[in-house]
Amino acid sequence: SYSTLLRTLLLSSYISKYIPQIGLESNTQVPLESPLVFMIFRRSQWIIPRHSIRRLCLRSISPHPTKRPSQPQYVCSIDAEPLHRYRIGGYHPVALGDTLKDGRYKVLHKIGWGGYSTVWATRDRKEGIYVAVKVSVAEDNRHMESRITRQLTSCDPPSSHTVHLLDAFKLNGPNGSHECVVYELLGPNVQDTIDTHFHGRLPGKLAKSIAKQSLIGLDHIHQHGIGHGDLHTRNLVFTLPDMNHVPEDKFIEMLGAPEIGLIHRKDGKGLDLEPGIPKYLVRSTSYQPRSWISTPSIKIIDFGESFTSTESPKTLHTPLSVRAPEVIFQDRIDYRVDLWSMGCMLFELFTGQPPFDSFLTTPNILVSQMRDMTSDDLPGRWHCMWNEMNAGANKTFEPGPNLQEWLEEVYFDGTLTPDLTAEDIVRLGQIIAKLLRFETSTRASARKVLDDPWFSE
Ligand SMILES: Nc1ncnc2c1ncn2[C@@H]1O[C@H](COP(=O)(O)OP(=O)(O)OP(=O)(O)O)[C@@H](O)[C@H]1O
Repeated sequence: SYSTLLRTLLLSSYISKYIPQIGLESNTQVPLESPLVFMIFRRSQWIIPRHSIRRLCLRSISPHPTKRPSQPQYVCSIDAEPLHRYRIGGYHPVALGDTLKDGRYKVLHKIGWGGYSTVWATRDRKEGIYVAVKVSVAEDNRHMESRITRQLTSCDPPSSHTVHLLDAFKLNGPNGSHECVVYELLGPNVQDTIDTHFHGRLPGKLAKSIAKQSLIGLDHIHQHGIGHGDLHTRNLVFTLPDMNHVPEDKFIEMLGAPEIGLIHRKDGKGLDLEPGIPKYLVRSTSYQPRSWISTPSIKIIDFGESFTSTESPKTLHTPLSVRAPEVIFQDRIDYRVDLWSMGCMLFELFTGQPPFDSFLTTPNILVSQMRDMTSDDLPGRWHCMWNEMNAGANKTFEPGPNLQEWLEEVYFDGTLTPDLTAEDIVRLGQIIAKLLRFETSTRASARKVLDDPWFSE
């Protein structure tokens, strides 16, 4: 599992390296949940390649799919969606050149995948345009996305910063019945762009522009009584210039020739695959060249966890690093979970890393970080659960930095050259502090944050 892999990585590379430095014997046994481990990791400034950790942490894997009895194990050399999720209730096996919805959408390239879907660049042969088709896992609860994006797309005027829905249909396959949503074709997500093109963090001006646009998009979503529920930097996507006039072969060339890896059985029976397993995986396009960055425009995508004010969910699968505390404390959830996530996302857009650790963390460590960072009191109704979380935990844990200290440390003390001033970082800290509040009623709205003069400077 991811956690075993990450624990092993941590054990081998960090503990041995740091234990002597803090004056302990090199064979000291340290429990993985210990604040010491947390401190070592936090101070280590992400020595493990950050993007690989973040990729693992930012994808919520649905717990639902059913395993076929005695399903053989498969391997593939391409880094893409997890193969074991090609099973009943999981992903649909899509191949390049397939046509969907009675021949209307022709699959040309892969543009992404998530815990709940694979996403494909296709040609809409009826309209003569390129579109993105998101093929969801075959679960019954995937219908909210098209409902909510239809509502957002049909409002007048539609938002320039939320993805536009074009069509929706069902696809029946060997793994079940899949909701498919057809969207305007967008470009790379912000997270992948930081990893691929910016070596760690965005230039300040670009970060500010993306922050402002995502706040406008979020305000629009909230004005329509909708909570997004899964706001993070992989769900902010750059728009692309219009490519509809470009012929198919040229279009594929622009996305980069698809790289595929054949799938093999681990038991030595070669390519004898079960139904429901694709013949190959396709690596997602890495979008060369980077023309979209000169006039950056972004949109919010992925409404798979979204909800309306009348249908509050019991829980959310937002990545831990941006998950609102009321979700952790199983309190009432409403659209204001997005304001917390927005606070975390603003921190990450400017510094390149989220304010809270999402990996090798436990709920009590995460909540401790939230308390240090927000300098806010936990609401009384959470105290009982907080005490339960802490039962048996090591109480000698030193308090961590507050939000402003951590923001400045991450921004100025790393290896990257700062291009924002100390004054900018103070103003940014003040804005984030208005969002990272435990009581939802005290969080600033997206509109209020946007009104801060710093966004117009
Ligand atoms: N309209 C689009 N145009 C271009 N790329 C897209 C589009 N929609 C999604 N993508 C890409 O596909 C990836 C996965 O999409 P999405 O986040 O909607 O899937 P998911 O299965 O709901 O993911 P998660 O695990 O985050 O819930 C995105 O990070 C993005 O890079």
